[in-house]
This record gives sequence, structure tokens and C-alpha cells, in this order.
Amino acid sequence: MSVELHHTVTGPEDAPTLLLGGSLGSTTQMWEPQVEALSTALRVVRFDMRGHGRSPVPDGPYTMADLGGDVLALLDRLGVERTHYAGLSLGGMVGQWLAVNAPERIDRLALLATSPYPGGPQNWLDRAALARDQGPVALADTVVGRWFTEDFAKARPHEVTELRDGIADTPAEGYAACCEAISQWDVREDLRRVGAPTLVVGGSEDQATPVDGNAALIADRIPGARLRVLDHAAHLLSWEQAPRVNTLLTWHLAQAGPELSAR
Ligand SMILES: O=C(O)CC1=CCC(=O)O1
Repeated sequence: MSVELHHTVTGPEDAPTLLLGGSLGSTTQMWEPQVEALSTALRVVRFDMRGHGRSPVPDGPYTMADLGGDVLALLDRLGVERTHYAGLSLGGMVGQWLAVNAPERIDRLALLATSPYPGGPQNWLDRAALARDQGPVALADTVVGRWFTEDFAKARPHEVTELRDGIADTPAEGYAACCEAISQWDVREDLRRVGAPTLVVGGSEDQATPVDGNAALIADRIPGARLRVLDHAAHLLSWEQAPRVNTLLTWHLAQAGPELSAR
């Protein structure tokens, strides 16, 4: 059964909707570098994944269908028939699920630093067990260490600490149950069925979802998908390379119709 996701809406009410789905251990905060740039021409809807931030935390395990079903319920609540969707990491997995399982609801798709198959269950089940046992605080330093390049972490340590604390504050059950959803995730054979025009963005220094086997594979399989690889970018590339990501998203989504390209 779906839950009512916490969300925020920014931008003109009559503009096309863009949903932003975030990473494991994040909240709507992770999209702050995008909101101003994207919300002049789009109605930007950020949401907390179930088990995260201010959304409900049902007992796990969750599945990607649970997470995708929550997004469909959110669209229904907002009265949105079709939407653009951009997601990073876990948010990008949910984007792939939506594009495969609810293609009639998705207009244009952007998949950032995400994976079609994050390597099989065991690592993720181990991470789930650790999160339940000791809390995400036990993982926060390691995880945030993959979110940014060393140069960025040296230059902007306060931002890294803030996001690290966000991972640590994620409800243990929510974090663990989302790891369990990731542990079962394998969409490789379904990607050829995706009809949404898709932009795939990878980070050249992303060790969590390296371009080879992730962004490159997704772009190879989704018909007509466009791949862009950003240098000086690790996993949370929407934060570290915000202006470049905002330009790419604006470019990709502006091809949807005259409302966007005119602004
Ligand atoms: O948390 C990580 O290590 C990277 C990641 C994979 C899926 C996700 O959302 O984050």
C-alpha cells in the first residue's frame, strides 16, 4: 500500500511538472541547487522517499514497486496526469521503474548517477543489517566519502558535513528497507522498452555507480537515450556540478514543448 510522501512544490502552477527523486539517505534538501534554476519554467516537485525525511516510515523490506507506487499516488494527489521526472541514484532507480511500469505518466526522463543493477543482493543486505543494527550514522562517513570528489570536500567541507549529517539522521528502518529494495533491483532487460526521451548523466569520478556498467549501460539500452559524463563529479553530481546539471536538465526538458523553450 502506498504512503503519502512529504513533498514541496516550487514554480508556476500552470507550468509542466518536474518530479525530483533523491538518493538513499537524502531529503528534499539535496535538490536545493536545482530549485531556483528550474522553477522559472517548471513546477518543481521535490519529495522525500518513504523511510526518509518527513515521509512515513513503514516497516520494511520495501520494493522498488513500493517506492514507485508512492510516486504514482503523489501524482494522483497533485492531479498530475503526466510529468517529467529526474532522479539521482535511488531516485533514478525509481525513475527507471516508473518509465518501465507506468510509461503513460512519464513525459521526459533524466537519470543521474544511477544504476540498472547495483551488483546483486549481498552488499545491500549487509548494509541494511548494519543500518538496522547501528543506525545510518555507522555508514554516513563512508557513504558521503563517495558523494564528492576530494577537491570538492576540501573546498566546501561544511556542505559535506551537512549532507553527511542528513544521512546519519535518516530513520534506521527507512534506510535499511530502501537498501533491501536496491538489493533486488535489476531492470537491465526492461530498459529497451522505455519510450520516454531520456538523458543519462554520469560522473567520471563516481565510485558508487561508475559510468561503465551503469550510466553507459542505461544509455546503450534505452532507445535514443543521450549520455553525458561530467568530469570533476563523483556520486552527488547534482550538488557538486550544479550549474552544469541545471543546464543539461533545462536543455533536455526544454525540448518538451514551446512552453519551456519560450522562457
Ligand atoms: O549510498 C551509496 O553508496 C550510493 C547509492 C546507491 C544507491 C543510492 O541511492 O545511493
